[in-house]
Amino acid sequence: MAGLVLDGVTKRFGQAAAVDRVGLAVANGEFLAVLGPSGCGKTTLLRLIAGFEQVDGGSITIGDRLVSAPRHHVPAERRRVGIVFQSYALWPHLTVAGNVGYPLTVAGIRGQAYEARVDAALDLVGLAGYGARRPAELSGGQRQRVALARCLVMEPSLVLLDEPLANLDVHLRASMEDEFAAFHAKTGATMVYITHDQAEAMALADRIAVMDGGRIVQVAPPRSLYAEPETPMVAGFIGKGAVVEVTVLEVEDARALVRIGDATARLRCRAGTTAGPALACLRPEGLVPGGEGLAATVRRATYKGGATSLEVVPDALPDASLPLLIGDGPVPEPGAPLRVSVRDGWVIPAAR
Ligand SMILES: Nc1ncnc2c1ncn2[C@@H]1O[C@H](COP(=O)(O)OP(=O)(O)OP(=O)(O)O)[C@@H](O)[C@H]1O
Repeated sequence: MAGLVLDGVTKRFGQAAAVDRVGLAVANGEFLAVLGPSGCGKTTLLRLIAGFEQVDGGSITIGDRLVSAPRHHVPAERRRVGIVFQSYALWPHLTVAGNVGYPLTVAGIRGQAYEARVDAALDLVGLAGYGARRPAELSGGQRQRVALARCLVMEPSLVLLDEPLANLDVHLRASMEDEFAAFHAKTGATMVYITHDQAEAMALADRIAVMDGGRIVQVAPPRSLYAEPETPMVAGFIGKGAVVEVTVLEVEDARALVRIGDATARLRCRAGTTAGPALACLRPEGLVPGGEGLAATVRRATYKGGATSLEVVPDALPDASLPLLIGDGPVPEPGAPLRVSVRDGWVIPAAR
């Protein structure tokens, strides 16, 4: 059974479509991250799934239940969807247990069933024994776990997370990432996780949907998104790949022989790639200094601890900037000439 299906979902604010014909199928129990730059429509998409906004076109199905379509709108409180926001939205005057149990109270659940479900939810997020505290007596990470427990206490089949770690410091974020992963494994709930932080999306998600301008441009597991971006936007956004103009000379066995500036290289490509102008995605792992490679000039060298990151500009492609990583040893100065061998790269399919 599908956990969540979106079909042609569109939401307009005035003339502009904040979400534009989005189609997406999230499997039951899957952890999907929605990743994209500011203003691309992530929050609007989440609000449509939650039921806080009505669709202008298309449909949303949760489990086997149609919840959104034009002239058909199941209200948010009847969707059995759990939501965790970046501002934890806890009641300061209630205890931790009172916050977690709040949705149960609203639903009229009391007595032993209430106690048991609150205890189980607190246990699940590692806060057993914290029930009597107030939110002000907790750390940021603990507060976020209370928000998580409060969402889980209703046993939602779908959990929506809107940048839940955005307010935490870097170290806490890393440990909360582990907790989210463990939490997902324990509950088996379908999760849709909105973020603009690609490292977070990569660490957590089974698949990542990249959004741009209200549309979903690619949905894929983190590794294939990184290795085989479908569009120049995805290539540049994920892992900051360099996007450069190339000419495909010939294709054999999903390998394209391409001309890049004054050099040639064999790059990975999709079956069906044909000869002619194209764009390619190059990453530091596929570029090495030296050899018979591309003539280039060093623009910048930045020490990264253990390695130096170089930005080099191919002489034949003055608008391009290639990222290189070099280990110990002499570091070329900005302005120095450097040959760059292209060992790996990807011909971007949609660029043709
Ligand atoms: N209530 C609204 N009225 C008018 N325009 C809106 C409304 N909500 C969102 N928008 C517009 O819709 C577009 C998408 O906004 P949205 O908040 O979904 O983006 P986002 O990807 O979540 O951005 P961020 O990462 O900055 O939160 C933006 O251009 C925004 O200005």
